[in-house]
Amino acid sequence: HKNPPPSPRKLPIVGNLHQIGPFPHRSLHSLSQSHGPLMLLHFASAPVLVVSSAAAAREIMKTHDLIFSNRPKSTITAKFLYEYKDLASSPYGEYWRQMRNICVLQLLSNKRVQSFRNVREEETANMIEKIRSCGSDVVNLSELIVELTGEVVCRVALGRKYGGVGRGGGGGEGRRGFKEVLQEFVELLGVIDIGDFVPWLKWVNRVNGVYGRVERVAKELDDFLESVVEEHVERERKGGEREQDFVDVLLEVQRENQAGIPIHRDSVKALTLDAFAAGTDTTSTALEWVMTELLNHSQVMKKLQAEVRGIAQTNHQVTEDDLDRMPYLKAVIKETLRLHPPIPILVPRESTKDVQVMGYDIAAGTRVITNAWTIGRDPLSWDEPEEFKPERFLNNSADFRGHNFELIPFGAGRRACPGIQFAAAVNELALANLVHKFDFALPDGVEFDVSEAPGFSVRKMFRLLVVANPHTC
Ligand code: HEM
Repeated sequence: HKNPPPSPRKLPIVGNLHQIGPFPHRSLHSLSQSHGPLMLLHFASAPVLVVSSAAAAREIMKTHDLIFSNRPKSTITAKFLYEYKDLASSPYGEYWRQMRNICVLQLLSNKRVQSFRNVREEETANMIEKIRSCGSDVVNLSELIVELTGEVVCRVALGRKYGGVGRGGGGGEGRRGFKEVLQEFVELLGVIDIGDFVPWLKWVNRVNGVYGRVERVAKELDDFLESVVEEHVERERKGGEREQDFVDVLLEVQRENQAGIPIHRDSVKALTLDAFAAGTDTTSTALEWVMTELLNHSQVMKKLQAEVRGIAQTNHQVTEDDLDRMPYLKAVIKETLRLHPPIPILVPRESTKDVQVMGYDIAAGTRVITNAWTIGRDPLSWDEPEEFKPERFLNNSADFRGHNFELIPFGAGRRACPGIQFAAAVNELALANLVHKFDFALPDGVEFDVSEAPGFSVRKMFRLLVVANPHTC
């Protein structure tokens, strides 16, 4: 190719892999400081385009979105998601289009998200009760937030609680609970598999046992999902009215052949798994960082509490109707997603044709990594980018729905996250209730800390421990 983007020097065999540390968004950030907003790396011999500015992201996810709408293949993902039968990992094409329609129009539409309002309200109330029951003891807020999003996704997707014991569901002898299996699933999805870049190195993860674990966990997940689907089929046969969960909706789409192409049981299971793979860690990570920033910025916390308490007053619960009148709360969430996008380097894309971007030639089959973390801190786009200042969003219509390329925690374009509404609904309600009911402080002797843990979605390294004093209006 005649005019490739700038590249850091690479080593034989590994290419630039040795320059990527445990926090890829930070390693790529430093490299982009010397090589520019569009740079070409090599993971072993595979070309990887790294996108580090709003202007470059716009070129990829808007101007040339069609060409960059593929996802790279991955051995581990293929094993878990029934050979890419879900939405997130599916290659761009007719199958993806049909699955995307099902997700956008059926599973994650505004109307459907609204229909689960009672689930969010109940689970939020449960979390508040658990905090209250701790009295003046230390509360592990991170754990409660993870539990909240887990329970909401579980009830919405499967129509049951995590802890619900059923066939294969957790109580059976010698069987692990669904929750533990899911944890390992999400952890394994985050493994960087050297074999994806260097086929002759596939033996590494075979020998060290990663592929073995993937096989085992995939089997456990499949057994469990199979039993859940069977339960739903059985219940449907018996009839009766109730709120449809994701599995019900998918079985209906399948029965009535609504998708345009026949969908099989594997597609039902794969799409259900996407809710867990893409929707749980991301949502809880966002809320964990919101609370962390608030604990470190007492003026912001006070202002937020004044807004929420002014509207909800002495009501028992802040309701979803109240949220529309809370612009500061929404600004706090946006500002957190700017500084802490839960998936800082987004989900990788892949080009399907040769194309020119910003005057550089990019070959077909190039993997694309967009560093949303760097973009959110770019001094060209943001005034005092390192400061946590939700006020910046009060007189600014910028949102995170993929129109403003300075703020893209959910990506943009054809493959943008279809779960934005779902995540916002969970987090806004939980946040409003947390700050309405309690005044938070760090426990004695606990230092404020913002270190990050390695992983695909970047959580805090140390759990957020707080003391929660009940607030009486
Ligand atoms: C704060 C929470 C969340 C964040 C930060 C987030 C972020 C993302 C990102 C960065 C992408 C890739 C976008 C791209 O390639 O341009 C994505 C895709 C996706 N997300 Fe989310 N997400 C969140 C919540 C959810 C939820 C709650 C669900 C579902 C219940 C969900 C389902 C999906 C799916 C299915 C895709 C793949 C779409 C496709 O490939 O066509 N996400 N998400």
